[in-house]
Amino acid sequence: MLSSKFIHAFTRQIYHTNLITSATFNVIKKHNSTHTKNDLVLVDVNDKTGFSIVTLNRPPVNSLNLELLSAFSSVLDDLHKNNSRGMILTSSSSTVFSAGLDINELYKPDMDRVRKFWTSLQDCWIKLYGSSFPTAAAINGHAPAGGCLFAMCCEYRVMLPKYTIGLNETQLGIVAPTWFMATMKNTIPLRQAELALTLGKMFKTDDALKLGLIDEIAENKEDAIHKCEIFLKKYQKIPQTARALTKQSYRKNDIMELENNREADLQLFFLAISDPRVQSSLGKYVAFLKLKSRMKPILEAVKFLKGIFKSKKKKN
Ligand SMILES: CCCCC/C=C\CCC/C=C/CC(=O)SCCNC(=O)CCNC(=O)[C@H](O)C(C)(C)COP(=O)(O)OP(=O)(O)OC[C@H]1O[C@@H](n2cnc3c(N)ncnc32)[C@H](O)[C@@H]1OP(=O)(O)O
Repeated sequence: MLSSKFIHAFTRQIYHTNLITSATFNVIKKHNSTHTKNDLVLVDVNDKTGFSIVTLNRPPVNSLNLELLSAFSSVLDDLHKNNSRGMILTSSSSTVFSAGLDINELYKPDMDRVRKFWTSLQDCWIKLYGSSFPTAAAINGHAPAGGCLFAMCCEYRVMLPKYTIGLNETQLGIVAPTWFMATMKNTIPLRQAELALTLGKMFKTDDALKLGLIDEIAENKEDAIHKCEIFLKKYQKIPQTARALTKQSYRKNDIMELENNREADLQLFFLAISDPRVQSSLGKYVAFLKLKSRMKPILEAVKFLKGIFKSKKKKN
């Protein structure tokens, strides 16, 4: 049963957005696209559909640091205030949707900054998962961990072939927070979620579709955005308040759980990242990522040479 407090709060929130004058919305419409500080998040509003394409833009891999999360959080506020008709979340990278949390925020952290960082991540999750406007993700690249989380917060996911998606935290020797788990439980069947979480499994696009972790596969980014638009358009015939309240009621327990325990969640996070074993795992992971990145030209050269040998063998 929904508590009357909850209904009242959300109804007020939704009525509030509906009653907002079109003045602020026009500002966005007029300019058609808005960029946040440092252009870490780009927003383009389609004049015809009213849908906003929100692009994560922190090269090379859209790892979520404090600045990117703060920018995303204020974009979500703007969309809410402007009574957005729908949001499509995507990435400016051609191969990565988001690499998840920036490991540098977690490894040997500055405690003041990491408090802001985690609080900002909580803000983004609450605002995205509980948004009154409909959301879809055009996953145009890999989406590990926090990248998968943001995609799962959306109501619909379209992904490009041959990439990977999943909550891989256990592979890094860390535990996904309960609200990460709750988001996965809301997306795929319970038993599959338990297996995926404990194994820290990353799914290839085809397998993600079979599992229901994504809803469709697209040929390219434009196609993915088009498919997201088709999904969002389905809501145009549904009364806005009924749709928003239904979504928020569905997700209410997960959201309230974090809303009511934000400080405890922060303390748990502090405890986890202060654990020397967690720091050691993170240190090794940072070193592995750096090594992998440096080895790339060598691996590509080996691949290239292998290709030449293969074609020579075929000719002979
Ligand atoms: C119950 C108690 C509560 C517990 C709380 C405890 C802990 C809290 C945290 C829990 C939650 C964590 C969620 C996360 O999101 S953790 C992050 C997990 N992310 C990953 O594992 C992804 C790692 N990255 C990759 O797999 C690949 O980079 C890729 C995304 C597949 C892209 O591959 P590719 O295109 O080949 O790019 P490179 O690998 O060469 O990377 C380029 C560049 O970017 C750096 N980098 C990559 N990922 C990250 C990252 N997540 N953070 C920071 N930096 C990253 C990489 O090091 C390269 O940099 P250099 O070129 O400078 O070496």
